[in-house]
Amino acid sequence: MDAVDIAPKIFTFEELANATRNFLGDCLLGEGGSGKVYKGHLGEQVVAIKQFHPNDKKKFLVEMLMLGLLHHPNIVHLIGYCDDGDHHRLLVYKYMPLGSLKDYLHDPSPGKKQLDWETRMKIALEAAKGLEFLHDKAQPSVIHRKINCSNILLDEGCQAKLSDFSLAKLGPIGGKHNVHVKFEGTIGYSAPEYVRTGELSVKSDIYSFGVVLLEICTGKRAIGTSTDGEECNLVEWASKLIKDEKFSEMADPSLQGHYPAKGLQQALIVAQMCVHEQPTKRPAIAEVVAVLTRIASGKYDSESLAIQNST
Ligand SMILES: Nc1ncnc2c1ncn2[C@@H]1O[C@H](COP(=O)(O)OP(=O)(O)OP(=O)(O)O)[C@@H](O)[C@H]1O
Repeated sequence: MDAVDIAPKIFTFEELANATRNFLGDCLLGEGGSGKVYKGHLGEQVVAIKQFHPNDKKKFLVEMLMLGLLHHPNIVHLIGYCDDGDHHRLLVYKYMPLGSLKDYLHDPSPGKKQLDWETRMKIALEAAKGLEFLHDKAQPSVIHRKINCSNILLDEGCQAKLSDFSLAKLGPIGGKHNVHVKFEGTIGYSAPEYVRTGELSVKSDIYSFGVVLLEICTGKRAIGTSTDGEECNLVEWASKLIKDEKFSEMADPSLQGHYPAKGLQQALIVAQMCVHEQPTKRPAIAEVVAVLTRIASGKYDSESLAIQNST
């Protein structure tokens, strides 16, 4: 793909209204905090079009600028945008035919195939590679701020792509490790120091990634409801069971026991390191990618958890 192909195109509102049959309810793919997302057709190309709420100008601009600059196989591709001044702000993305990881783990439609263990680890690894690009390869680094399973989209072959960059922030520069911002994350996924004081760093994304990895292994929601109606926090539940080494009790029942015990154990331990209370004790994303690469390829040697000793 050359630079001309990846540069976002400018669309008129009429082109995007035509593409979605005037934003017909039948074309609606989902609705998030900043607007509705529709499936559309631009000539032969199938696209997803997000229509931002009129008062979300900043989120629109942040996402447009970030995705205009960030190109990676594990980051959703921005095809173009429409900004006609005051009213219409829309982003056009490559359509992800398999929807989001959340659809698979928590809201499977009838007939949707359950994800097997190998596919779950492939998705976890690819999402981690997208995050590694943001944290370690982008200059300056980018903090995503909204890593959760509805923002991990799945392309053909379950290739994972990070999406929703509306809150993304350029990482600290000048040797600093964190910045202070207003809390605007997702409850259940946000790091405790970010919720408490607005302290944000790449390690806030690592915490959120750890919660996603717990969801991938257990099939449980970040914040769920237990049978007696009590609110159940996945991180707290997992911490107790991991401490007692009750790994097999944590496996998603929909895996029906089809997972490698060692692989599950190591994935859960990595997730547990990511959700460490203290940000400095959480692993760097490159370490997470290295361990998940070994787990995804079925190699469970002692090196796999070398990062455990550094915490
Ligand atoms: N490129 C895409 N291809 C296919 N479906 C998409 C695409 N982008 C978004 N969607 C669908 O639209 C839904 C809404 O997306 P959006 O990013 O606006 O919100 P969200 O992540 O679900 O919620 P929030 O913005 O509150 O975090 C997604 O969950 C997904 O199902």
